[in-house]
Amino acid sequence: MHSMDENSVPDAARTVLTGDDIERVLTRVAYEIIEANKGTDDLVLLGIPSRGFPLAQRLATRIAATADGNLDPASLVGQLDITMYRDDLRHSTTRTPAPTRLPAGGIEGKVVVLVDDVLYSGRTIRAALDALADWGRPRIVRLAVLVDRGHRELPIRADHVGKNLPTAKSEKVRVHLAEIDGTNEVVIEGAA
Ligand SMILES: O=P(O)(O)OC[C@H]1O[C@H](OP(=O)(O)OP(=O)(O)O)[C@H](O)[C@@H]1O
Ligand SMILES: O=c1cc[nH]c(=O)[nH]1
Repeated sequence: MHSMDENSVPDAARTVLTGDDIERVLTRVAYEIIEANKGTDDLVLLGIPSRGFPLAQRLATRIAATADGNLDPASLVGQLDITMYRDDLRHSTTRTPAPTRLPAGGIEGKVVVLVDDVLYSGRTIRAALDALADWGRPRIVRLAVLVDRGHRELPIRADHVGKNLPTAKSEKVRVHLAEIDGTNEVVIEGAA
């Protein structure tokens, strides 16, 4: 608990994206992905567990809907486990790896869009690039994130950003998605 005086900032959670905001943002990002790829050919969306996967599914549903019912969203989407590739493996508590699942067409020669909820230091994405190399050689790898909160520690940037969110390092961005958390919202916790 922080002591409160008239100058202190309460560290209650602030909602920065509502469920409706998330829906709108994902629709825009889906169109950006199609635009960058000049269509849907060879597209594969790989979500990074845990919340990157439902986001990848939501994007795949939107992208498939632009193809007049000729595209099954499931054929576009998969998930990429990065647990064993993290650079903090020796220091962190044990995490149960989520299985990597690739769509039936694999990733060889494809345009792979990695999808995650938050981009912060960039270390998760560095690990994802290593993990990906074990599964094949995509033609192009791009990155889509719901929130870029800054504070990068590696030379990594996102191609598609739902919302750029300036944050203090002391804050935490929490993404809640119905598929995992039962609600849809993005909140910032902690004092700025
Ligand atoms: O850019 P970075 O500094 O790597 O931070 C971003 C990552 O941190 C969070 O994952 P977390 O490890 O908390 O796991 P989770 O997705 O299971 O919540 C978030 O979902 C991103 O994957
Ligand atoms: O604030 C943060 C930092 C890393 N990952 C998150 O999900 N939130």
